Amino acid sequence: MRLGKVDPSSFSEPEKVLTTHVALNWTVDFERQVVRGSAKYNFKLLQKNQKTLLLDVRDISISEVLLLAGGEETPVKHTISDEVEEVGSKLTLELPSEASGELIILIKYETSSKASALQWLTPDQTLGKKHPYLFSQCQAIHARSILPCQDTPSVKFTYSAVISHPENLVALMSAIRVNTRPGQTSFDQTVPIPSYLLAIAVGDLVSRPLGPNSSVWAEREIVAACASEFSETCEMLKTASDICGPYVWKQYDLLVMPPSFPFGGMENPCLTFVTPTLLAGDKSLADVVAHEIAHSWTGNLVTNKNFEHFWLNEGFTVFVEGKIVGRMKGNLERDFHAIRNLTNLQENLRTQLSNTPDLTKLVVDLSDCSPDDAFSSVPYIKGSTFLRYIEDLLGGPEVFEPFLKFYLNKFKFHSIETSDFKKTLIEYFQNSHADQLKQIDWDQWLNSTGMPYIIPKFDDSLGLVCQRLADLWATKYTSHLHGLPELEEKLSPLQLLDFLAKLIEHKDITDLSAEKINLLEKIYKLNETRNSEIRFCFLRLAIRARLMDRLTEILAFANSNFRMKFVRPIYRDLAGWPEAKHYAVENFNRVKNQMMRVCSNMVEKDLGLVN
Ligand SMILES: CC/C=C\C/C=C\C[C@@H](O)/C=C/C=C/C=C\[C@@H](O)CCCC(=O)O
Ligand SMILES: [Zn+2]
Repeated sequence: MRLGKVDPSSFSEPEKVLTTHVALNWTVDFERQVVRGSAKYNFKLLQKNQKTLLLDVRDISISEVLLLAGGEETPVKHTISDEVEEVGSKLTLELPSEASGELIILIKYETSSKASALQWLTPDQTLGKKHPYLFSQCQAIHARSILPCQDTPSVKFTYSAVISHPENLVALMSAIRVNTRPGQTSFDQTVPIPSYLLAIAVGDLVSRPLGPNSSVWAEREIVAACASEFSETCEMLKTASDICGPYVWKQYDLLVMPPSFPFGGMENPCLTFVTPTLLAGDKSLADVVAHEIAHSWTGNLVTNKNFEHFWLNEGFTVFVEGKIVGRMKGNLERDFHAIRNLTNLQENLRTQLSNTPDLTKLVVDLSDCSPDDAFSSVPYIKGSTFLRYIEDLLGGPEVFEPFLKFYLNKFKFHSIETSDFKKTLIEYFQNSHADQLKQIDWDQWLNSTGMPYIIPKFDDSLGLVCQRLADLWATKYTSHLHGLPELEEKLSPLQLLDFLAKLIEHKDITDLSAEKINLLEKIYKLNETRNSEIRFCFLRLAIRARLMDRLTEILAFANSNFRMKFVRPIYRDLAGWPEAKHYAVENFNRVKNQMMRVCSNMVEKDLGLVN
């Protein structure tokens, strides 16, 4: 069912009304695990004689709605519809007959302790063990569980917030901190944002400077390691500005999250959230920070109108991320990055997406599907591959990068759909590159299923050794591998990772025995690695080899963090291993309450416990 004309996942009607500003006044109540307070909205009515104003809500208790005008407060009648599963409810506000133009409305409310956007950690679940911790994750449609709102990326608003919290804790938001006193922190976000970029974290947090407008925040126990791991942040920011244009968000801070944060990173403006699984000790996973920095333009300034066009956020971001990598580490690394992504896409198509081919299209239909269910690497990797194809076709970076800047500048502060990008590209290049434009088969790229229908020519110099090793390890018996000189070849952490990912995807694996897994571990010192991606791939190979005596290790990894990129494939793999499934389910049931709701919901599906 499409809930709205503009956005299938939102009841609000952006064609009739726009939120322009929200002023939040929240108290963070750790005891009851709720946020309570109020939100004061500035709305712009786009039509005359509007009788109702619709907002999205999920698990929210409203105590009062007031219309504020001319110093008067008038109660507003309101109703909340029955809940649509995984989406929430429609909040209908009945407007007075004279309502027109600008409207100020105050809603007093409280969240539920099971608000899907929030995770409440007890002191025990933190590194410091002394204080509780709260964090949010609103993308895609969870903002509606922390405030009634037009929870659609087609609407952008500025916000301010006054947050009351325990005196000994620090509050951070996706905004600039303008005032702090013990127990109360105020914020301003003066650049309009979509609701999914609203974010909050409250905990015993400290920071270390990374540069003039950048700091990293974390719990005290890991902050030094975080400052060292992410020391390239300012260079990345400068490189991204060279590619994309001026950085408008003033501050770029990182918050290193507790291990239950479900994603690698989340591009909350002024304050990117990142998983601690990036702390490899050698900066080898810092490309996630380049990705989040790129979102400062692609996604946060130019935003998908609804999540059917999510590739405009993520495909462009991976494309710019690749350019940052290219500028900082060279074009061989840029191409290697793109090739590794394609291996990951192949894996994703073979596993998670094998029964839902429609979700492998670049532009998806979310009429009957929640964005969380549709989420995959397709918009990221097929999207960035499409842009690389276009760049190569039109003559390379010198030709395409000026267009990229033009596009970002044209649509900054706006929300767009794929046709806006297409039209702008065609208009920009039609006089100079008409013949090349004609070669783009838009229908194939946007609507065909599976792998990208054209793979650009990448320089595979860095990936060749990984392929050679994957072929060797896949096809040779363990006894024939011992002592082979090829196995002594020095690999970078990303090459080691690519080799393991290619081995997982290898078509002709013979003899994946315990001996082979042990040899792999010994030669590449996999038991010593702090690189979570490498560990993840190695443990998936152990599952593939059906090594029952490695199960404790595998489940320990699945319990060490709840980043969905890792835990979902592990549980999916375990669900396909009859002897291990029972242990996987038992383990999941034991730890699921420590997961964010989006993660436990998805793993439940991966284990086949629900549809
Ligand atoms: C076609 C897909 C349609 C809609 C999906 C939109 C949002 C889905 C929702 O589940 C939220 C996603 C948030 C992602 C945040 C960060 C990612 O870049 C992380 C990528 C995975 C990782 O590195 O852990
Ligand atoms: Zn992203």
